[in-house]
Amino acid sequence: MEGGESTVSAKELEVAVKAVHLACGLCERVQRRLVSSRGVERGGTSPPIISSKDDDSPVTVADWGVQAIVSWLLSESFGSENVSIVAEEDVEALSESNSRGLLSAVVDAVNECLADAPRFELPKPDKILSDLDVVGAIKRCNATGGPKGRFWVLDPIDGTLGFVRGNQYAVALALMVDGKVVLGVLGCPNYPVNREFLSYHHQYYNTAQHSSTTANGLSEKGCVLYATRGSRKAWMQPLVRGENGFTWKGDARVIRVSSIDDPAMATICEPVEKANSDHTFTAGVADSVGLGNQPLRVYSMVKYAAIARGDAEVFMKFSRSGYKEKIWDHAAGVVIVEEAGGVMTDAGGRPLDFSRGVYLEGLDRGIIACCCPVLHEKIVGAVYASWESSNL
Ligand SMILES: Nc1ncnc2c1ncn2[C@@H]1O[C@H](COP(=O)(O)O)[C@@H](OP(=O)(O)O)[C@H]1O
Ligand SMILES: [Mg+2]
Repeated sequence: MEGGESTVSAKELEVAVKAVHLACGLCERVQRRLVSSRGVERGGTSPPIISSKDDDSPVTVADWGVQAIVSWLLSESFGSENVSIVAEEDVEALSESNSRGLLSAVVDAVNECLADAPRFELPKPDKILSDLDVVGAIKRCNATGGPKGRFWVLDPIDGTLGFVRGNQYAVALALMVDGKVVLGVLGCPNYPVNREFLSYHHQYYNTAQHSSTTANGLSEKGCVLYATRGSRKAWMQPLVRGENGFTWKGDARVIRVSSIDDPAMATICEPVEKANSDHTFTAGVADSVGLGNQPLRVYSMVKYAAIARGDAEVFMKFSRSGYKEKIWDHAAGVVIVEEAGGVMTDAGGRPLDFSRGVYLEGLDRGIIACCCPVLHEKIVGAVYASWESSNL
């Protein structure tokens, strides 16, 4: 496969990219059911798809399903004793006595998805996985990160809110070695392959609905991006939809950040949810450096895909004070953005530190990613200048 380099083995790269492709298939099936069965479910006829976590954020059959298949595939491919995974979901809610329906929906989704594994030259279970197998695979993702060793970092569905709204979301898998992210893979099943399909000035879900398939079978939406540390290249593969779900073509093309360094021509992208990033503050920063365009608001790490691919020039995220960013929300994105030629730091201009457990400890105020050092320096300077007068 294209894009490998020494810290990451060719097999690690291949399994990671293919596992994310396969996972995108699971997500797409669940999202379709979710969107089409809305309303019917209240009558109690469909299996449950969504639950909620302690913080009231949603978690779905697809979050657990993706975590289970990625964990199972990595263990099968490399041996479970060699695989450590830090991942977002735990099994508590799934193991409650009133969650039988949810668990069986997860197990069904996992088995249906793994049946497609041979199409990607990935291992397939000899027999249908049981509830215990699936719960075991999810539970095995219990690593806690840190400065030493080799471990995977997985956000099975980043942007679950976008996912349940039929909108953008990402499957994000990264590999870390001794505290550094060395491989990032981002699956973006609803992200248009061609930038002509992007509509900057409209609500983003408009693009999620544009999903026709062309005569050569290439869908206009859906891609997997990946990069290995030090390769100075990032790659994109379109998701190819066949009759029975995604098929593997392996075609990848190099992607590159935008060459725009004039703020007047630049577009910022940021979270859709005001609760996740202060839109007023970012608008003030954008204004003070003379950024001319409307912001592109997108759920999930698809924003990093947008920067890496040159669809937007600046990413900013400023969470409310007290919120601690988690490594799985940024690990895959950072290596893809940087290898595509971008710059990514905290608001003080320092590299993000992935080596201190599950949180990005020591993060200075917020996260900034830019296509070039010129814009990055201007944004960091503008944040510095406007911080004191902000309420953050
Ligand atoms: N109060 C908060 N402030 C900042 N980020 C938050 C947040 N609550 C949740 N998030 C994170 O923001 C992610 C979604 O990003 P975005 O807002 O860019 O779409 C969530 O990922 P999950 O959907 O995987 O939980 C979650 O990790
Ligand atoms: Mg997330």
